[in-house]
Amino acid sequence: MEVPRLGKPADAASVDDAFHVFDTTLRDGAQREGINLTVADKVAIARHLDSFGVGFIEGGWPGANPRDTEFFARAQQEITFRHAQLVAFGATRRPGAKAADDPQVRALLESGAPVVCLVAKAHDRHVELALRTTLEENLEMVRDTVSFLREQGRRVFVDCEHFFDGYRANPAYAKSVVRTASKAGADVVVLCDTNGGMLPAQIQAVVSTVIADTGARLGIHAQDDTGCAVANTLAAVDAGATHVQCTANGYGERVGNANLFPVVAALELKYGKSVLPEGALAEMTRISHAIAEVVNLTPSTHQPYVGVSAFAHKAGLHASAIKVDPDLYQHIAPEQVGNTMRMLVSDMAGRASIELKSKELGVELGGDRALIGRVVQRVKERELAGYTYEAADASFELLLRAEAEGRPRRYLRIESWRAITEDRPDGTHANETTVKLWAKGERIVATADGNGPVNALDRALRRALEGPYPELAKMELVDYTVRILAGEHTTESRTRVLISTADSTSAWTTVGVADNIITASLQALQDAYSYGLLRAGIEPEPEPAH
Ligand SMILES: CC(=O)SCCNC(=O)CCNC(=O)[C@H](O)C(C)(C)COP(=O)(O)OP(=O)(O)OC[C@H]1O[C@@H](n2cnc3c(N)ncnc32)[C@H](O)[C@@H]1OP(=O)(O)O
Ligand SMILES: CC(=O)C(=O)O
Repeated sequence: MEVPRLGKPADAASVDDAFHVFDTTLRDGAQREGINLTVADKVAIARHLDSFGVGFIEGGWPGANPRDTEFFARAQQEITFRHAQLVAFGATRRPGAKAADDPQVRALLESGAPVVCLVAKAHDRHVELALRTTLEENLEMVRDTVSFLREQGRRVFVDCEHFFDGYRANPAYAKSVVRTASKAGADVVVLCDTNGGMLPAQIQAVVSTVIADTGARLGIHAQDDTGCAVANTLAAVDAGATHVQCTANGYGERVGNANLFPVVAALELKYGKSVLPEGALAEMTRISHAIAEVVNLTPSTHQPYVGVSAFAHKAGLHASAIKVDPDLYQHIAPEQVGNTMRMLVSDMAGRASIELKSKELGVELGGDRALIGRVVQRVKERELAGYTYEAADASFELLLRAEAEGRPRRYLRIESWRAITEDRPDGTHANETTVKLWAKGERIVATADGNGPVNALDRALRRALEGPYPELAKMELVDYTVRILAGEHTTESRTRVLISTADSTSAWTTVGVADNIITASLQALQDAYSYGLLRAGIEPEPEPAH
């Protein structure tokens, strides 16, 4: 019999087998609407998960589709696993056949995975309606498939589908599936909340009883349909489960699965269980974002532990306590999970928020209470007028420096501008903008066209400034958003523009607010250029030259 080699070598440093972190991003995660992984994506995600240190990576269902079959073939050639064992997922054999003759069971063996996770029916109604067989034959399918795979040298886990609903309907039968799987040689029998309808107390009660009644080693697989998948997973652990099935960022069928990151963070930091290799937890934020990048979904900003907002503080009262000790408003130190604390400045800020934000930005305020008070006041006035500084750090820094230095950092002064938008009879459009401005003591007039009025404005400004400030050529506008701030009548509403600009090393966001979109854009663009020049170390003029 060929020894499967898809996984860490037997002598590799291993996290204790007594507790399993089992990741199913590549199988259940891929069942999420909107995720469509290539084989190369799967290989990239498997590498991230292995480097994070999960014990098991469920790679897919070999034989169900060519992509999953190819993934197992390529994983053998391309990945040297340091921590994880690769797991092939599949179903118990078909009713009335032999496991040894079932093509999909053979595909599991041919995948080369050393571990197989079999899905089995545990709900009597599903056996009769979906599988269209008898309760006894379903037990025989479990027994035969597990025994056959064990004989072939595979480690076997069994996912009992719809276990909790099945237990409610017919507890004796649900438990008989667990006993059959365990007796046939399954290392872990995983109780699945497939419809995701359970709550933590129910999970805890059922897992405790099933452990007491069957003596089997149990795992948990929780879907998130009640928003309780992480809590349900931890409730199962509280009841004695020693194997947790999760997915990166909670991706999964329908609304998703138990999110791997809060589950392992809770196990490590709250339960004191060592479930990851030394140092891995501090990589968690990076790994979460890297996987989001591969699946092409924007990372959720509000994800526990790893979201960019997970340690972002907005309320002034929070900031005043954090100034004394960050622990007062944080449940852990963000660095433990590779994240960072951030201060948000808005009309909810107080003096402490401004002081902490200034430190973060490297602007020295010297504890000047009057100055700090002026900044707080200015922020509140401007936010009332529609500005938003929590989303526009660069505009806030310019405001802060203007107050601290007693004059704005000004690199240019606009004298006037004019924008022309023309809709032609043939259906084509033209946008042309002219700006008249002063920079480095010189009056400059420039005109440009663009695919919209704001694009034409940006190009005219750049054309005007390319002589005095050649550094601007390295900066590009990367994002532009507009929001209409509700007024009494729609046409009288104010417009808020946020512009993100980037150079080769970083990106920054600026804000403008005005009655019309072009004026608001001009403000945001002026801040964007000024901030970029400030970062490039360019000194503003002592006094504008007119
Ligand atoms: C709860 C979960 O998320 S489990 C994971 C589910 N994942 C997937 O379904 C994704 C991959 N699936 C597939 O590619 C396909 O469904 C395949 C290849 C597995 C099967 O395709 P088909 O042979 O065309 O069957 P189809 O999808 O219509 O139905 C599934 C069959 O599996 C049977 N089945 C369902 N669960 C089990 C089980 N635990 N053990 C054995 N057979 C099962 C069903 O009764 C049905 O049998 P039938 O073909 O005799 O009606
Ligand atoms: C196995 C699985 O994905 C489930 O029961 O939800």
